[in-house]
Amino acid sequence: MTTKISQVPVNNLPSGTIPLENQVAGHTFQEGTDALGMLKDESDDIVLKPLTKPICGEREKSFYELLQTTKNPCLLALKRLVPEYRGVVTADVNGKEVEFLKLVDLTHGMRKPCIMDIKVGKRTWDPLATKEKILVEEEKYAACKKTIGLCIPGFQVYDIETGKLHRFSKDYGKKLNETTFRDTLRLFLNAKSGLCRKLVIQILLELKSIQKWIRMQAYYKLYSSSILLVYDAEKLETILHDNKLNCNIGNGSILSHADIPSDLNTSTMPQDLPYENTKSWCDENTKDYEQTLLHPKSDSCANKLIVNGRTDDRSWTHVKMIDFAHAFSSDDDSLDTNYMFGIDSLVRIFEGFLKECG
Ligand SMILES: Nc1ncnc2c1ncn2[C@@H]1O[C@H](COP(=O)(O)OP(=O)(O)OP(=O)(O)O)[C@@H](O)[C@H]1O
Ligand SMILES: O=P(O)(O)O[C@@H]1[C@H](O)[C@H](O)[C@@H](OP(=O)(O)O)[C@H](OP(=O)(O)O)[C@H]1O
Repeated sequence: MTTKISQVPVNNLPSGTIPLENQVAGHTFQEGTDALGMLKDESDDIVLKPLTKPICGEREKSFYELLQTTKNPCLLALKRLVPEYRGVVTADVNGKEVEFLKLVDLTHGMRKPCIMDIKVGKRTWDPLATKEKILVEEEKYAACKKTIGLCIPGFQVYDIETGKLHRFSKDYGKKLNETTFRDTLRLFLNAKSGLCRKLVIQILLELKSIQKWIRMQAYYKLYSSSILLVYDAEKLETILHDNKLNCNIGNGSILSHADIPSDLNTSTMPQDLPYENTKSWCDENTKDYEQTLLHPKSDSCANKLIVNGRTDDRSWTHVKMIDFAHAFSSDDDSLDTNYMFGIDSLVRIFEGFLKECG
């Protein structure tokens, strides 16, 4: 079932950089061609994304540049949901001048990074796409995209039982349907013996922030953009191990029923109010999850760990929006219903997981 994502050794890269070993999707180095993939700065917490296609590259660069300088509250809220941008660098690759975006590496400091790229939206082609491109895009990942507005072009996971790294390419993702998509998320979350409630909540909190932002903005339509889920399997192992020791329950990842948030219903969220009007409502809504995470109601296993002050470090999980090569400024005030459909599905799936954790 595991498919290998080839890592092609490349000569003549900018000094101090190597191909990003942990790249799970997107354009990669191809042997015998000029195709470029992501690079890693060996001495820094930075990944370098080549701006290979002129129009897409310029669009993505403008997107990050705007977030650097904006004072607009809605765009500042977006800035918190994307990897930190550190400008651009131009380098010579195999004799060609290439510009790269410098982005903070979301896996930095992780010993066993588990990474999943989830592309959001039923429609993954932008308004400038040719008929041919539309046809190709409509055919790919069709079962998943049509039903839940999501697809998985790649992921990797360290199995916490064996310690082995498993990598899955787009060929795997293209075979998924709604049910197997969910199963794949479980596989990614190392849920063989049950879902880890803390992991599910941390991811859900971040997904809710993205959902909240997309529901209140009319600045962008994001086509073919992804959400990157990242966590450190080594930290997950420690948490599950501590749970066992503290609670002496056979399965460390299964926690008490008592502290599932009472309001898991996102359907009450206002659909199309402007930013100012939705802000406080959204903050309230997110607070429920925050409270549940930080102050569970019951004397559950999670409580004990949190009281001991050992699990409130959230830096072992990251959820960020990435890939803005097809981020189009809205020319009207309409919402990005395409992205909304996908993120709503993802939030719903994780809310289902959270219910299961009880
Ligand atoms: N900030 C980051 N930190 C760590 N890894 C990253 C980061 N940004 C991107 N990646 C890795 O690079 C991959 C590709 O990123 P991205 O989607 O931006 O590239 P792309 O070539 O434009 O993709 P596509 O082919 O979908 O257009 C991601 O799946 C992830 O593995
Ligand atoms: O998931 P797959 O099958 O790898 O499909 C690719 C994916 O849709 C990329 O987003 C797209 O790059 P763009 O976002 O730049 O369009 C790329 O187009 P490309 O082959 O024209 O580079 C596709 O091949």
